[in-house]
Amino acid sequence: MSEPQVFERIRDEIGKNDVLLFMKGTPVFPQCGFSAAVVDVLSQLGVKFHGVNILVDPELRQGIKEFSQWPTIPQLYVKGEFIGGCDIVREMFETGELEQVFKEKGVALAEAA
Ligand SMILES: N[C@@H](CCC(=O)N[C@@H](CS)C(=O)NCC(=O)O)C(=O)O
Ligand code: FES
Repeated sequence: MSEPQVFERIRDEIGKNDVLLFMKGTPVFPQCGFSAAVVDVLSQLGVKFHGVNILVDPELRQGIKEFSQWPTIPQLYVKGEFIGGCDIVREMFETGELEQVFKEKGVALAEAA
């Protein structure tokens, strides 16, 4: 069976962006609390990221769930690796594990104030 065409677009986005968030709304105007929470974590860490608004693209909204084999939005990718959704990201942030992932993968963080 051939894979969905949308997978090609997803791979392209993941390849182009070291830190990529599939989300509802945009980083400046998230349209769901779960997406907003991940934006908040990334902002607190001072990580530059690209947001993809799945609300304006039903094919992508469905396709990303199949691609990641993860049923919900948001979905965070770092250097091509699927990290998780809101609960996982928040928990990893609290334990310091998320910062570690960024450091190991060579993603720049803002200096702590
Ligand atoms: N527990 C989830 C919360 C995210 C969630 O439940 N997302 C729902 C509501 S925004 C979702 O994506 N539903 C499918 C859809 O809207 O396409 C997480 O850790 O990310
Ligand atoms: S849009 Fe309703 S919970 Fe995310």
